[in-house]
Amino acid sequence: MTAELIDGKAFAAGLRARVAAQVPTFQAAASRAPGLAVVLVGEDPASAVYVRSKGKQTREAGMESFEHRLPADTGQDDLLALVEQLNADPAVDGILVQLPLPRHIDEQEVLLRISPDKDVDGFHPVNAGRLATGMEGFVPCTPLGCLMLLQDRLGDLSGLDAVVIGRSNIVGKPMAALLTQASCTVTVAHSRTRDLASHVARADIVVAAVGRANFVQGDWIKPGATVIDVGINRVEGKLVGDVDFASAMRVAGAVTPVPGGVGPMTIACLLRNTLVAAHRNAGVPLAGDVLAGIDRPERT
Ligand SMILES: Nc1nc2c(c(=O)[nH]1)N[C@@H](CN(C=O)c1ccc(C(=O)N[C@@H](CCC(=O)O)C(=O)O)cc1)CN2
Repeated sequence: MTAELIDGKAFAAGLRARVAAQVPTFQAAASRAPGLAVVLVGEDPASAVYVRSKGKQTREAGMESFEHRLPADTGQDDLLALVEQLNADPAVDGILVQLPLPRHIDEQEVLLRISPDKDVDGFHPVNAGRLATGMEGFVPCTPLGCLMLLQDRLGDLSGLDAVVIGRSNIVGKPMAALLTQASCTVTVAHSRTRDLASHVARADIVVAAVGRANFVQGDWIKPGATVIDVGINRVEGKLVGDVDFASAMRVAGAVTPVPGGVGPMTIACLLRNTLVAAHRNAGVPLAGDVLAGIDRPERT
């Protein structure tokens, strides 16, 4: 058996196009474009690439991109002052501080300072709480992208067994909340989980977000399962995921590749969240079916 490849790159391009198609209508109603501010502190090469892509894709969608590049030795107070300035700026609908931050900066304090109404990353505890309780808020981009890929492939997820490997605030926890909301039976596995393989073996859906290259083995996977690989690990100059791709492809029903799977969905969902933030901040309604179309596009 050879699994189907889930083409996140193509899905993300479609999502970006659907977001871009909504921008002129917003602009006509609000007399301005949606605006996204991205803050990069330091020179981490991977972060610099992601921030460049965010700026480019924001502009391509017809939105305004505000980019702030600060030196690695920027102090906590200066960064917080910039966040406050962006919170108060009516042209800015979404604020994103690129992670990881340099070690001398208290990441939690910075994320807490972003207005929850502009928190398009969905990392603020207010938005985490909204997600946990099923309220409207901002959902972190990577798990939102994973959910879209899963719903596109499987349709209704209710009743399916899902295992999420990893319990980070950015991926594992929100992913588990989204799958629970979609009526899956969810197991959250982590470094202390005993007999991980036995949990994976029961799962119709496997989301691997553990940060260890080629960790999940094909012979753990239930035949036909859908495998979402969130990992981005560099091994000998090559990008590999958290799933051992070759062995997973022999057993699973569908697998996201790395690169070209989940990664591109992260920025596409950021644009989607920025569009939603702009409508909410400007008091311009975004038609429910338009949102549904973004979250659950028709199959072509
Ligand atoms: N404030 C945030 N910081 C970080 C986030 C985030 O969502 N918000 N996520 C990651 C990095 N990230 C976006 O910021 C991101 C990661 C990967 C990709 C992507 O498209 N990956 C490609 C491969 C790219 C490459 O060659 O390196 C893929 O998987 O196909 C986009 C965005 C951490 N920080």
